[in-house]
Amino acid sequence: MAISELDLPTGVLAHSLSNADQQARLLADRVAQALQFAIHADGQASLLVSGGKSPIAFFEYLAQKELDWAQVTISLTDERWVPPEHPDSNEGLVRRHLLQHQAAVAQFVSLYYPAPTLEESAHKAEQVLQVLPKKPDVVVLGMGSDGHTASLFPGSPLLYQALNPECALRCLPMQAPSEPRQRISLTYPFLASAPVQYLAIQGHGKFLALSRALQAYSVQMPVHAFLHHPLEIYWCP
Ligand SMILES: O=C(O)[C@H](O)[C@@H](O)[C@H](O)[C@H](O)COP(=O)(O)O
Repeated sequence: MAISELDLPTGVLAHSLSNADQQARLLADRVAQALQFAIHADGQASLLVSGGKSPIAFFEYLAQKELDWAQVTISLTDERWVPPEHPDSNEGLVRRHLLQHQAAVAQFVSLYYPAPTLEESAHKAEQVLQVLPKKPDVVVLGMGSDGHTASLFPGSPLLYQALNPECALRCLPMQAPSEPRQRISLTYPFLASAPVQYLAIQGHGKFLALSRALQAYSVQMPVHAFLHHPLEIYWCP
């Protein structure tokens, strides 16, 4: 089993790393280079990262990089609708592991806002996300075994809208099949507008899910929508 055996679309690069530590180090190097490039070109940079369980080592390596972090704005590809103190919060994860060391001075844009409903909270997040440029500089995606990425879940009511390349919204409320079910996800067109897009996946189960996603429709396995240039995949067993 090797990622190079997958019949990836032209323009999608894939890297196979021997273990999770190497994957985290290489991803941190690449993200830091891309942020440095953006700072050099524009004086500032924006980075969208995924939550979940696997990115902790990547965050910790990235947080040590020498960069002009004060010029970097960090936000999330998606958030679980829980406050930052909640153990499932992606913001909490980023605050504990990425907004530390050198990266402590980066700006952070939250996707969580207390409101009577998830829809109202997503509306507030949409307004706040306008501080980001039209195209974020760097996006780091993860993927679930069901083919979700960010919080674009198969079967979620607004999935079609979120995957529509013409969707003008930057985020939408989403429903996950497992707790916390209520999520806010950035939309496909906003995430996929980034010139640098990385997908980090670990394990044989996710390798198989990725091979299934290549043959699936985006509404069945939403990661499919991102499988085109300039995506780069970083996989390790
Ligand atoms: O908040 C989340 O759950 C995510 O952002 C989600 O899209 C995540 O990236 C994948 O579920 C993979 O998560 P793991 O890499 O931890 O398996």
